[in-house]
Amino acid sequence: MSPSSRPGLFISFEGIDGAGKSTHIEALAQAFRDAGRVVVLTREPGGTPLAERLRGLALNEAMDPLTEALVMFAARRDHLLLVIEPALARGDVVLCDRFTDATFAYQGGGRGFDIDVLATLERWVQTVPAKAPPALRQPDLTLWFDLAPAIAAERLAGARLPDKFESQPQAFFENVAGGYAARMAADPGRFARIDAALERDAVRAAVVAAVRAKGHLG
Ligand SMILES: Nc1ncnc2c1ncn2[C@@H]1O[C@H](COP(=O)(O)OP(=O)(O)O)[C@@H](O)[C@H]1O
Ligand SMILES: Cc1cn([C@H]2C[C@H](O)[C@@H](COP(=O)(O)OP(=O)(O)O)O2)c(=O)[nH]c1=O
Repeated sequence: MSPSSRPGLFISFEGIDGAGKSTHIEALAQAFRDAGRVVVLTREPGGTPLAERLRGLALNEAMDPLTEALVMFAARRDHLLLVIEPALARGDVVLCDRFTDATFAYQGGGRGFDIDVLATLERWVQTVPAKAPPALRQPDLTLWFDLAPAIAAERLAGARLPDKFESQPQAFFENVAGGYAARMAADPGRFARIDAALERDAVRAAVVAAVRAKGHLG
């Protein structure tokens, strides 16, 4: 099968800040390239000029939880229509640093915002005409980098200047982690939990093993 006739593949990377997503996304991209796949590396909020501008607002401006959720989903809609759907239609592999599980974890778990409202927004934003019949777009696989907030905080200390979310107290991230656990419990077949407390090489191996276990990467 030629690369272009393969179906697209959508993998999201999730976890609290400092869990190691950015460290490992490029290694997985290279593994797919080595397997002959075209890879689109992208992130949320962001991934398009408009969504990157919305990211700047979301990460730096104070706003109420509904406004924050709407900004995240507005960025997501633009990103989905302009980048993710076209890439999947071409048969590319899309590796996305965060997607909707982050909204359920941060705005739902962290901020305590209404999960039912988030589920309604999810349905509006991710029902895409490219699917026939139009259906909800979700990642084919979500890699959840699970790490205790205290370890994530240690790793982040001194690594970079904290943004609005990264400067939240540890209790916030306990709630975010609870949000991720709830999402995984609701759709276990889509998720692979990665023990992000392991050292780097072991995490990299666990990521590749999880992708292989789902039937990707040969
Ligand atoms: N397995 C690991 N063990 C120790 N430190 C790690 C590990 N993975 C990543 N790091 C370091 O932890 C910090 C946060 O990692 P990063 O990939 O930026 O997390 P995220 O993208 O999930 O916020 C970085 O300084 C990174 O070098
Ligand atoms: C996608 C998304 C991210 N976020 C937050 C989580 C992160 O703290 C922040 C940006 O994510 P991230 O790109 O992981 O930050 P960094 O580049 O600093 O590693 O946005 C939400 O609160 N809701 C969302 O829906």
